[in-house]
Amino acid sequence: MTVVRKETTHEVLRKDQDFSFREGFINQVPMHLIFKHVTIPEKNAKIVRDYVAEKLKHFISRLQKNILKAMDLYISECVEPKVIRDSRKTFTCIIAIPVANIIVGEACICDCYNEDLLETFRDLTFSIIKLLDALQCFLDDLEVTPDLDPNHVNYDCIADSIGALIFAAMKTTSSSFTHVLYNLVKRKHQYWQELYQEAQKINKQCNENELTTDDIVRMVKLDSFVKESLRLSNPITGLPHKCISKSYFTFANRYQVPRGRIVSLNYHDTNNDKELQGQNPIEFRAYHHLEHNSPATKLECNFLIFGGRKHACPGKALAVNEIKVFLYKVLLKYNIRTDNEEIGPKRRYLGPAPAPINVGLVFEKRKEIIN
Ligand code: HEM
Repeated sequence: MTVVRKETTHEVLRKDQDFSFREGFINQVPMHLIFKHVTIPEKNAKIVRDYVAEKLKHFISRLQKNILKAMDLYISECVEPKVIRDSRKTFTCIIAIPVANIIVGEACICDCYNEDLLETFRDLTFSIIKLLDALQCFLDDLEVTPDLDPNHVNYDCIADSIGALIFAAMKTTSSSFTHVLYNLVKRKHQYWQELYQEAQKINKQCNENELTTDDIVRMVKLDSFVKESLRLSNPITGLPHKCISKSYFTFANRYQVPRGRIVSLNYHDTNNDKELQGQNPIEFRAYHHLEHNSPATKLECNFLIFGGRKHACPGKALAVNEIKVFLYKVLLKYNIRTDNEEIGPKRRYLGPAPAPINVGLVFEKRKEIIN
């Protein structure tokens, strides 16, 4: 494996005729053996781009309702303090509900919040005719439904595509949310009150009604806090790309890699670089991105969590909105502290991957309203 840094990182992201993330990823996780239809990655990227990202405005109401339902289900009112020991698992369950709602549609999941998501997908083929949402895109695809004949649907392809979408959307969003929340709890004294006040102000402005996408855009401090947390949540190296050049690829700095070589990006280097990040690059600067007018969905050469260029994550807007809405609701509703243990000041790693934080969190219903 080759690890690249700085400008070379962007050569890898830019040269999509020579480097493929899809090929690099299946080297680590053999997705092609699980989801066998070869056109799935293209189809899914297009569906998320055209259907989810383009139409996010229409999903915002559903997103909020489902986040609230999921919070009620897994966190509840917390009139008495509630300790959540396995927060990663809890937040994954919460995130699964709005994600599944958007991907497979209201009709499919409304009555089965307690069921495992995979069961939802197993049941999917039986209720397919009723569904609208992203699923409709498959049904309208002649490769999946030749002649648009409802009796002649390639259910395997649909199930595989949805499985692959869940794979792309779930772990990434839930671990990002968990990371952001732990960051907030760790820096509670510095930021909680300020972010709460911003949330409260927006809540008042929309008369405690549902948020619109514009309201979410106005959560500028929260947005910057989320972006800074995501910036520092990267593994040390990642985003493996396979070299797919004819025989080898020569970088601008004259280094060469042969066809088939896995090339990973050095996130650590990008995050620690003063030229790219400004002074004190490893410090957590919550409002740094706000000062630079750079929202969390904006791709930049110093912010690689969503990849870059043409193949950057098509679900980034959904993910950022979901994380922001969930945090906004949490800020308005609860106080959170750690349960006995502190969250260590230093990030720990398992190999190149960040080690999960396993500190229990105590949720309490927020009593005081501060104007
Ligand atoms: C915080 C959450 C997320 C993170 C950190 C994330 C990150 C990424 C990254 C790094 C890539 C590869 C980009 C590249 O090749 O340069 C990617 C691809 C992708 N993501 Fe996300 N993602 C997130 C959420 C989502 C969500 C919510 C969805 C779906 C609704 C989604 C759907 C996809 C798809 C379909 C691809 C494949 C694109 C392709 O093959 O061209 N992601 N994501």
